Amino acid sequence: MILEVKDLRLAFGGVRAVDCLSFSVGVGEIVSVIGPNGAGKTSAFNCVSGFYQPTGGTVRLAGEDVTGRRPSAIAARGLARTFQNLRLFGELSVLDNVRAGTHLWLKQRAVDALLHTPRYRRSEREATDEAHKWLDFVELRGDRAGLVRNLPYGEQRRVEIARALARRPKLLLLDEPAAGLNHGEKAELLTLIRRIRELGVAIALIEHDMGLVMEVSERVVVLNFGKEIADGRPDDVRRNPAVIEAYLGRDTDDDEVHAARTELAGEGTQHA
Ligand SMILES: Nc1ncnc2c1ncn2[C@@H]1O[C@H](COP(=O)(O)OP(=O)(O)OP(=O)(O)O)[C@@H](O)[C@H]1O
Repeated sequence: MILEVKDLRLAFGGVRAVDCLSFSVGVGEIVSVIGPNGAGKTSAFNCVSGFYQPTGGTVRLAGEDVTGRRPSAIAARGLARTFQNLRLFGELSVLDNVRAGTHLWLKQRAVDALLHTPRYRRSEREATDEAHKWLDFVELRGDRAGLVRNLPYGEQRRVEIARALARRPKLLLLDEPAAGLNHGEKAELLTLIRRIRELGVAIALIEHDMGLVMEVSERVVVLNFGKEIADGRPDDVRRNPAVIEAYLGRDTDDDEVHAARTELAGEGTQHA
């Protein structure tokens, strides 16, 4: 297992955002974490990646207990993530955003940087080559020298994935990577996620687009009110009455949840 989450708990005052959650992600596996709005998905990811201190439970990454460690320490042990709302450096170029990902493993000494030694220039070239490699990998179409904030939204999402890959992770957490993408871009994302897995990188995915989730995942973990209500193969999960009820039982205006309901309820009753 690359990720083992056991009895994870996170409370905000009286709200149990994550309530005794246990799940795992195997080496090279694609696991989706789904659930209605407010189910605790992002809170769980934030605990796993060190952005929140869990109230209880353990997180093990590649066999090592990383519970409550700082995000940088967890990243150094092989975890990279993207965010629901993009967190790129808007005032930096596309290329520099991805180069930033390489600094996790690139060994640079301050004295070399200060004196611009040949060793420093070599490592800078290495960072640039690596950044281009990952921008090629995600098939970025836009201008790499221009400011990242000038790229269309879908392209910015690719840059964020390229930056995460430049960290050379063992596990990649993707938080709603399809949000805001059009139909064609979603299809490309699906292919990209599979190609990332082919590199041997395990993927944990939070996603509301049920079509994408069911297509790409080997396993789906379902949360509702912070608790796990299902963990299984996509076909089993979509037919699970507790899962359908979790989506149907909510009153919401959210279009994505309506779409998820249609997908789950329609397919679920068809196969039941
Ligand atoms: N910083 C916070 N302070 C207080 N409560 C929070 C905070 N973050 C999340 N919560 C609460 O914790 C619960 C879980 O929220 P979370 O954002 O993890 O859910 P989610 O499943 O990721 O939802 P969505 O699909 O809408 O992104 C919700 O009740 C939410 O209101």
